[in-house]
Amino acid sequence: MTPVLEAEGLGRRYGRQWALRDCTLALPGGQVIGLVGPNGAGKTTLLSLAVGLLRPTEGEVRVLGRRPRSPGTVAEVGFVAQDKPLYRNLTVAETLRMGAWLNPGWDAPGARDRITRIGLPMDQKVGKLSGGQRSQLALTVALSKRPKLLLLDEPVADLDPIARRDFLRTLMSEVAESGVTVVLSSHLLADVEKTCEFLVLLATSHVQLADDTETLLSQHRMVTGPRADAQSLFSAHTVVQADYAERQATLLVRGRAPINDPMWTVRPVSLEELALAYMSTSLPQEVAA
Ligand SMILES: Nc1ncnc2c1ncn2[C@@H]1O[C@H](COP(=O)(O)OP(=O)(O)OP(=O)(O)O)[C@@H](O)[C@H]1O
Repeated sequence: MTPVLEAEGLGRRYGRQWALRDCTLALPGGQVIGLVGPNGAGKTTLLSLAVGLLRPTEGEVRVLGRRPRSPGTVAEVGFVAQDKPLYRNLTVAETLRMGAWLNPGWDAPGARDRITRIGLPMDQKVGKLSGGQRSQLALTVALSKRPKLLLLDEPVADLDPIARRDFLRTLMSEVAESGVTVVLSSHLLADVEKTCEFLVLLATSHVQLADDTETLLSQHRMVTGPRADAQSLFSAHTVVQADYAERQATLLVRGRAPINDPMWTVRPVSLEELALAYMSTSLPQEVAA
């Protein structure tokens, strides 16, 4: 199956600083994909390259098997930028009419339905909506376009908890019903854990993880034991992160090699623990014996 988003050696530089580098990815279709990473990691840069708002400095990116902005791609890819750009002087109804006019596959009943459920007045000017209401409207427009690929840059950051839960549910049911692929960047790791089947983690402008979440979870374990014996784990396993208390060491270990020594307690990791560990930029220090 052709990946919905493919990057090969993709990089983008601003002046001398790389915002994204060596990005090679193949994202599968028909699921919600979480894009996470610390501030400045390159998430917006990657999404902007994918929709053709930015040109790569090196490498290439393809969406739905084509170059961004090639004929056909624009209609099939929806994008909601972090600042949710909308025309402030249009009313909600006019915004939906414009959506219908610009998008051949526009889902007019679905759009009206969502606006009614959210409780946005149709005659309200966009400029007079709250930040969260504007986000809701921008997301409605993006969904109603019925894209094959929907790229959302921090879509739920300013939604209240109920609106956030409802929106994420809507996304998951859209994926199940229409097969749309959603790539969503977020700092809310608990939401990503609940919603996403595939995770891309960027840190320091590089892809650190890109795989389905089940595989990632099965490849990692949290191991706790005496600090004085931690050295032995470093020699036999890949240690992603190490935390030390006075006598105890807690290590995030990658790989499936058995840890049989009974002095170590081994437990599965949560996606949130995994993401936090990979987001921290410093490499784990081997313990001084
Ligand atoms: N227009 C620009 N000019 C110069 N540098 C930029 C520009 N846009 C982004 N950058 C830099 O590129 C890097 C990546 O930025 P990007 O916005 O992609 O990060 P991000 O992961 O989306 O961050 P956040 O989580 O804070 O939104 C940062 O160091 C940022 O300062």
